[in-house]
Amino acid sequence: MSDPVDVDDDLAQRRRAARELGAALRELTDAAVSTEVDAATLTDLAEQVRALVPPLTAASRVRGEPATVDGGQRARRMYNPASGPGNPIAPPMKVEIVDGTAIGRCTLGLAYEGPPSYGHGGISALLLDQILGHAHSTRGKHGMTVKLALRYRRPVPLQTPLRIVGRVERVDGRWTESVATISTEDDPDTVLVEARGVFAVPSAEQAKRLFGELERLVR
Ligand SMILES: CCCCCCCCCCCCCC(=O)SCCNC(=O)CCNC(=O)[C@H](O)C(C)(C)COP(=O)(O)OP(=O)(O)OC[C@H]1O[C@@H](n2cnc3c(N)ncnc32)[C@H](O)[C@@H]1OP(=O)(O)O
Repeated sequence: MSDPVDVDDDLAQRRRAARELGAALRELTDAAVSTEVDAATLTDLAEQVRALVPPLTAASRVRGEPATVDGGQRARRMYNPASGPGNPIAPPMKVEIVDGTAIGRCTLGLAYEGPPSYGHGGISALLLDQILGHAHSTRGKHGMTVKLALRYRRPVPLQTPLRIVGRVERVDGRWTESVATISTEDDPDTVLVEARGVFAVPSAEQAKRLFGELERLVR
């Protein structure tokens, strides 16, 4: 995915690098949860992986500090746990807005396994919460989840391209009520999991209390 043209070269380069590291760590995670190598190899690898931590923490941020790689004007949440390409925890789900509907795509590997060969229910909730958030954001401002109700109709298959779709049903001031579904790309009409969510844009006072200086990033 390309970055906006007005993102400066240094930021674009850092985003590319963060995306690359995220992808490499995802590969590593996938290998780590599917490996069947012996204990000695695992122990040796654990040591090698730990050696990667100090170079990363040589410069790092703490809670309350935005990631510089997220950028200023055209902000991009690079480390979002559902859609951030730089976050190895994220599948990552790629999201686009088509005619006011949020459409997400991703494939879940073995790292997201719940019942054997199917996705963990909490991961479905993560993807649905995220897509509902994007649907809410189509109405102007980012919001926070106030309520999230799920119905798990069928298990979500791993290693299968998924389609996650969310749209706003009702708007009431700073509140929205939206619906979302997960299905497979091959069979988009069969709903595997469905969700209904209420999102709210925090009031100015709430945003200041919750986010302080970071308020501008979430409103
Ligand atoms: C930088 C680039 C970013 C790009 C990313 C974009 C996408 C991001 C995607 C991110 C996705 C991930 C997102 C995340 O992970 S957000 C993380 C998870 N969510 C939270 O942590 C939110 C925690 N909640 C709060 O802090 C407060 O509730 C807030 C501040 C949000 C509102 O606090 P406030 O004090 O204002 O309200 P209330 O809490 O008293 O609750 C009010 C009660 O009233 C009902 N209610 C009232 N009016 C309406 C209405 N019109 N229509 C429908 N319902 C309405 C309401 O349901 C509730 O009902 P009940 O309690 O009686 O049952």
